[in-house]
Amino acid sequence: MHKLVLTAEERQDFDRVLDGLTATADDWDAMEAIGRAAEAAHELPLRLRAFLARARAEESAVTVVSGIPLDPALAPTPTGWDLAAKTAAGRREELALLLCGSAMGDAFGWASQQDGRIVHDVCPAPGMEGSLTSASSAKTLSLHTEDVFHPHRADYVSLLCLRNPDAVGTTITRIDSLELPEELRAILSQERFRYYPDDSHTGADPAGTTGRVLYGAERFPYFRFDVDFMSGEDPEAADAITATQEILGAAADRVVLAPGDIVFVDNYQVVHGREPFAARYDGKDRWLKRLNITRDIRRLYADSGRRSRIIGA
Ligand SMILES: O=C(O)CCC(=O)C(=O)O
Ligand SMILES: [Fe+2]
Repeated sequence: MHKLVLTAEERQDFDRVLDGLTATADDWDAMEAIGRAAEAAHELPLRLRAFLARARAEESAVTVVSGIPLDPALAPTPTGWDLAAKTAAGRREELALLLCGSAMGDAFGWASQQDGRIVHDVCPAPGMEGSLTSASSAKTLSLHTEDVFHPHRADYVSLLCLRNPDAVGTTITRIDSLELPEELRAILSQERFRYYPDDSHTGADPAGTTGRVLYGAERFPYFRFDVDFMSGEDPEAADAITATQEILGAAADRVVLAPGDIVFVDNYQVVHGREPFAARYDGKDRWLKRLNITRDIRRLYADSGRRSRIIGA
């Protein structure tokens, strides 16, 4: 894991860049904010910019920046992303994530997820405790590739922590930490798997897509996996999923995000999940902002035939 902790002076500088951005943001327009954030990112502390540039160039699997300044008057944790959207809760923090995210790539969203928003809220919602979405709490979120079903899934899932009072862990397993038996590796490298949209997507094609688990360079493999939203196309492939899930679980590490931490999870090299926790709905619950980042938005424009950052809009 690559980690940078901002100094007090760097935090102040970061805050000033944020002040400049928020001062001009009366009417929120996420697309316009992406552009302004990308421009303002050049005013961020040099050490931070260099750190993110290196993380991107070296394809760092897990990258953490600590000490992002949060608004001392941060709103209470909303009881669902829809409420956060309505009340603009944590807007300043969304800009902080867009600022850092622009150094790693291009922000995008999904028409089928959180109403096409660019920056998502990850907070527990009443009635969703046992769901297989980020709004859950009581249930373990199993290790997964974000949006595993889609060819344009993110290169990085980035999370900015606003609150995490019970030190709930985000679980991660890196592909390069695994010792996969050769036979299993061979099966995972074949197009014998089907991937489905997860429950956070409403209205996406339920038929899903087929593909391999392991792909890319043999010596620097990428992978995609989500035990809850994939199936084997034949019994041997199904067994391979079960075996892989066991290996992934046994190798899992945890990152406990503290307020002001951003983690960039490389969605090609790392699966992530979350430990269960008790939601209290008292305004102090765990709360993250989430941003999907692709390394080149034009791959999406070229394939969709539309110049839109929102997939499926
Ligand atoms: O809450 C977390 O730590 C991760 C949740 C998650 O999987 C996500 O937001 O994509
Ligand atoms: Fe996720």
